[in-house]
Amino acid sequence: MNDFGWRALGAGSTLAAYAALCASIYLREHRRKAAAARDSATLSGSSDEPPVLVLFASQTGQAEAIAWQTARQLGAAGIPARVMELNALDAPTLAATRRALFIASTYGEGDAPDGASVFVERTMMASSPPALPSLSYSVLALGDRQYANFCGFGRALDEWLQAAGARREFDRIEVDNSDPAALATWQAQWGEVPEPGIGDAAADSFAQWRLVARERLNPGSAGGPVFHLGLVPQSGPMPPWASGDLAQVAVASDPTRPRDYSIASVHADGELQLLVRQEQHPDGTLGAASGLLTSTLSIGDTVALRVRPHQGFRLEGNETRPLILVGNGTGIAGLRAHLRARAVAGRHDNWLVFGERQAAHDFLYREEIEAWQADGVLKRLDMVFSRDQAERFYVQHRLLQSADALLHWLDDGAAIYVCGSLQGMASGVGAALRQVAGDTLVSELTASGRYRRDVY
Ligand SMILES: Cc1cc2nc3c(=O)[nH]c(=O)nc-3n(C[C@H](O)[C@H](O)[C@H](O)COP(=O)(O)O)c2cc1C
Repeated sequence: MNDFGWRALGAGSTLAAYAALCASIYLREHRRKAAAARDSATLSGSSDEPPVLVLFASQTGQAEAIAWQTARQLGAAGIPARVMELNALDAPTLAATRRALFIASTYGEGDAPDGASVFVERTMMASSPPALPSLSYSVLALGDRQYANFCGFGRALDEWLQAAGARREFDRIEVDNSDPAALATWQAQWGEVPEPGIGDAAADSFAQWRLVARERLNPGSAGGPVFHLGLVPQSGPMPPWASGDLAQVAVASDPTRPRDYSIASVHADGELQLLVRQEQHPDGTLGAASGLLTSTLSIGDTVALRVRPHQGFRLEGNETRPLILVGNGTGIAGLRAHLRARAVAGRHDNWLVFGERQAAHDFLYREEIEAWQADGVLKRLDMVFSRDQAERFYVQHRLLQSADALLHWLDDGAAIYVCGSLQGMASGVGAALRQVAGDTLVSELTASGRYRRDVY
C-alpha cells in the first residue's frame, strides 16, 4: 500500500459519502466556523447552558466535516455546541466539560491521526491522567475494515474515557468506510436529521475529466512506472483548489472506494496534474485506479474525478513562513504543488528534501527542480538517492545530517510539510525531527499547524 500514489484503503469511501458535501460546503463551512458556535449558542434554550464540545481527530478532513455537521444539527435542536480539534483540547478543559462528542479517525496501524497526536501525548499518556467523573460522552469512530486495527484510535479513546471515569451517553459507533447506516445512527442521536443528511448527494459530484497529457517520468526505474498526467474538465470551468488538496478518482469496478491522489499542479496551471505510480498485483493485473489512469485510458478519454479540499495540508496559515518540504516517490506531487504556489507568490525561502532510488532513473521533475534551484525558488535542495551508494540512505538520514540547518530554519519560523509513504519515510522523518528538535517542539509544531503531513 506504500507509495503507489493512492490511498484508497483509508481515505476511500467514507469520503465517497462526504466529498460532495465537503466540496460544496467545505469552504463556506470553513468561513462559518467562528459563526457556527455563535449561531448554535443563540439557538440554545438557556443561555447559561454550557456548550457541548464536538471534538474531532482527523487526518484528511472527514472527521472534521462530520464534526461541523453534528454541531449544526445540535444547534438546530437548540443545543449550543463548540467544535474543536482534539489537539486543541487540554485536560482541565475536558475535566470541566459535562458533555462531549468525539469523532475520531484512525491512521497508520491503529494510530491516532495527526490532529490528535498532541492530545494523545499530553493527555492520554500523561503520568497522571485527568479524572472525568462529570463528563458524559459519545464516540463516532471512523475507519476501514481492510486495516488490521479497525477503528483502533476511536476504540482506544473510548476505553481511555471509560478508565478516566467518564460516562458513555451512547455506545460507540464504528463507521466502515461509507457505511450510511452507521452515520445515520449517529445523526439520529442528535435530534432531527437535517436535509441533506450526512452523505446525501455525494454520488453525483464526480464530473468527467479529460486526459490531455501523460508522460512516464522514470523510464528504466527499478521501481514501478510513474506517470505525470494532465486532466481538464470535459465541460465547464475548472473547479478551484489550493495546493495541498487531493483529487479523487472513481473506479467503476470498486465504486465505494474512490482513490485519492495529491494534486501536483496549481489552478493557474490550467490543468489538474497528478503523479501516479502504476501498481501491479502479483498476478500481473494492474491496480484498479492506477491501471485506469496509466494504461487503460487513452489521451482524450475521460475519467470520473472530483477535487477534495485537504485543509490539513494546505499552506493556509504558513504563507509567510519559510517552508521545509520533505518527501519521497510520488509524494513529490503534493510538494510540487506547494512549490509552484510559492513560485507564483514570489516566496523563495523553500528547502526541498526529496528521496527516490537512483538519480539516473528516478529524479522525478528533474528539469523543474533544477530550474527552481537555479532561479532561487529553492533556497536549498537535498536530493537523496537511496541506491546510488553502497549503504541505503534516506531523507530522514539527510535531515539528521543537516540538524544544524534544520534547527536554524525552525528558529526562523519554518513550517514542515511531509508528503509520501507513511511507513519508512514519514515515520522516519518524524523520528528524525524529534531527535533533532525534541519532542516538545515537534508537538508544538503539530499543534500550531507548522508540521503537516499528506502521507499514505
Ligand atoms: C495510511 C492510512 C492508514 C489507515 N489506517 C487505518 C487503521 O489502522 N484502522 C482503520 O480503521 N482505518 C484506517 N484508515 C482509514 C481512516 O481512518 C478512514 O479513512 C477515516 O475515515 C479518515 O478520516 P479523516 O479524513 O477524518 O482522517 C487508514 C487510512 C490511511 C490513508
